[in-house]
Amino acid sequence: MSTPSTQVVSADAKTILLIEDDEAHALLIRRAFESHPEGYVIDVVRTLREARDTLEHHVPALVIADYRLPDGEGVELLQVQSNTASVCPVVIMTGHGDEHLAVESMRAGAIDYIVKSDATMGGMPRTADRVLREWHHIEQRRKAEQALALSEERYALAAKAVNDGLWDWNLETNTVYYSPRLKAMLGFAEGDLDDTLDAAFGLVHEGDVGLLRAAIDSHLSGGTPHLECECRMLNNNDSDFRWMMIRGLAVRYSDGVAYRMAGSLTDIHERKRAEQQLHHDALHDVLTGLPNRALFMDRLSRCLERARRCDNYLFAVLFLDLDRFKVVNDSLGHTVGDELLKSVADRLLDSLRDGDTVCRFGGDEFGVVLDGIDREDEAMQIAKRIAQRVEQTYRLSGDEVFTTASIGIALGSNDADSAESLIHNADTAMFRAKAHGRGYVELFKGTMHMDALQQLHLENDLRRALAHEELTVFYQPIVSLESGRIEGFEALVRWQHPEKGLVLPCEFIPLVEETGLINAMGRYVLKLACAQLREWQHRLLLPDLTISVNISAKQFVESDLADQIKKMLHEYALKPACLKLEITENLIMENTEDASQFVEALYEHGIGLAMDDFGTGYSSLSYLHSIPVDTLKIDRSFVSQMDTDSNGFEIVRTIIALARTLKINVTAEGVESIDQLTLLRALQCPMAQGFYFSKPLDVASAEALLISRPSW
Ligand SMILES: Nc1nc2c(ncn2[C@@H]2O[C@@H]3COP(=O)(O)O[C@H]4[C@@H](O)[C@H](n5cnc6c(=O)[nH]c(N)nc65)O[C@@H]4COP(=O)(O)O[C@H]3[C@H]2O)c(=O)[nH]1
Repeated sequence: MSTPSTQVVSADAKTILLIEDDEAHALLIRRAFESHPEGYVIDVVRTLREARDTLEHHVPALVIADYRLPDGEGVELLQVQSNTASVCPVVIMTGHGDEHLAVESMRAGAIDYIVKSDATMGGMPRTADRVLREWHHIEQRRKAEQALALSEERYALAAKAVNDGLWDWNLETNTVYYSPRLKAMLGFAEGDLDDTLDAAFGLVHEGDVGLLRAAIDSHLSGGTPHLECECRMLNNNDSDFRWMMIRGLAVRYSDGVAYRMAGSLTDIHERKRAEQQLHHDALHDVLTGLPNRALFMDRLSRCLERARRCDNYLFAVLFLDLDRFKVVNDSLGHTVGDELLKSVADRLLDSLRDGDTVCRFGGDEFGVVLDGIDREDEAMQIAKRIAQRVEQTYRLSGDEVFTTASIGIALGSNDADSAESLIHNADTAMFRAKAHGRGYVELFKGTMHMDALQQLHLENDLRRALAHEELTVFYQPIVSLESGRIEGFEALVRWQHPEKGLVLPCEFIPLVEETGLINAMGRYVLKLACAQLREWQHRLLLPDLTISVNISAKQFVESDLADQIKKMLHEYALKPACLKLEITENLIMENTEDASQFVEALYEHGIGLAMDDFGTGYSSLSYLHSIPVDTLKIDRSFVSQMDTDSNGFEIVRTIIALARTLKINVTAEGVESIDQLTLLRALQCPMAQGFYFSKPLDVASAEALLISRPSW
């Protein structure tokens, strides 16, 4: 028989060629096939020669050959002319005692053998079925391997061109071929890497092992059309992990079971790094390297999801804004400003736990998510710790820089609605903290939004009030306890609201300060008060009548405040000693530098300075030596208690004694009863003010009171 590739041979799937010279045996086998459902035609020949002739023209489904034939041995069919077993399965039959021949036949390429007996010959159809199934299997595999060899050849060429490494895993022996290029890519010399799967898995980053195994399993089980997995693999040369792309394709039996998988290894490290950088840049702030708003929102959303799942899970959002950052930026330059932001970022990271997230929203605003806190006040404690850490001195480009942070806190639990609303709440609380001054921490409360809306209306109203001169001044007499006569007045602002009527300062002064309207309002009140004093001094012939005007801390921001006051005195031709400016002790303590410059300027000009609400603030008496205060105003809270509480009395007594020693004037505020007045007189308090004498009055009533020349 010549090779199938050179001879035209017709394949006959319904014919079985039986080579048997023993007629009885041939008959037995033929009969056995008669009832076979496939309806095989049994073509019987007696000699090797006949068999060869037949095979020249037909390829049967199966050849069954007796070992001993008249002109040779059945096994010769397998040995000559590049053998029959390559085109169809051959089963050899031997006699008893010839089993060794059967083994030889199998070695030569027979697919199976039987030792002749009635039973084995009668059971030949079953043997044929099994053998044909097996042959089909082998055929399939041969075809797949041929196709694979072809595509592998192509692939090897392509892989060489793109510099990939190749691998080929025999699932049956569980050995892997790694190409020299693949080994070189992983930093191994030719003989260095074992031919096992574990050898490669041992190089995969532990974080990616699970992923790779899952990808392989999924492809082997037919879940994915091919294997494709990106993972980090250790490079033997430099002990660094590099990103690799592993691709592969399984070769399967017809029943889908894979027996081999082969593929490539591509170095994708640079591409992956570039991708990671892009991804990082999209989610991080370039200056500080902290997560940006987008990433922050993502982390926050995860906390929200968790809160919805677990009842007891609590988290918090902090909104942090640096106070006076603009001053640093404007005075020391943007480079120092940037350094400050970076240092603040570092300190924030330092102050938090691993699971927490810090981000920069932009400018001098930062956000923090405190993941999983135990109690509400824990958020407050952490925020205060952060505020303290931020407050510590920074050494930047040779300068000592100071800053503080105002922090708003919004608590998140299972009833929090969205990430945006939590940030908004924390922002609202931060604004409230800022209104208190620098370095405050405030916890968000539901009423704050309402307050914010009301404040917005109020602010608009106030701007209109200033433009339409709805603000006015009331006057409350200040009485000399020695003479019992009015010495002067304190000017107290009022808002004559078109709908609400008379509005008291406590309702609008904080907002006026917050919005910066305080400067315009302060000038306006001062002008009205000076004009009124001038008029009363002249018309009522009271040249020594005084006026006290309140100055807010926020007015110090205007550096020319002292000059404005001097100009005003000049304009109304008033003696400087007739004007007293009332400031609070807190104001002095918080703005020491600005305050002392301002106070010095006033002092030089002979303008009096009264310390308002004395005893309620820092009560640090040391500044009384350094700041030229000429009047202490004892706070109403002490005066109101002095006739009922011995402590109150003691405090008032001590302040009066202290002032006397320091040669400073004293005014007792909030005198409401004759008893209080009597006690104050007994303590030789020089001046007093309060409802007992008169409430603050409009211009006409104050003038009427003056004209009546009351005496107490
Ligand atoms: N219960 C009681 N209260 C008494 C008594 N005697 C006086 N008062 C009230 O005590 C406040 C005294 O003014 P203050 O301590 O400077 O406290 C002032 C001052 O800090 C601020 N303020 C008022 N006018 C101005 C202003 O023109 N500019 C600035 N910056 N602040 C002002 O608003 C605060 C409150 O002012 P008012 O509501 O006018 O309240 C006034 C006055 O009406 C008394 O016997 N009993």
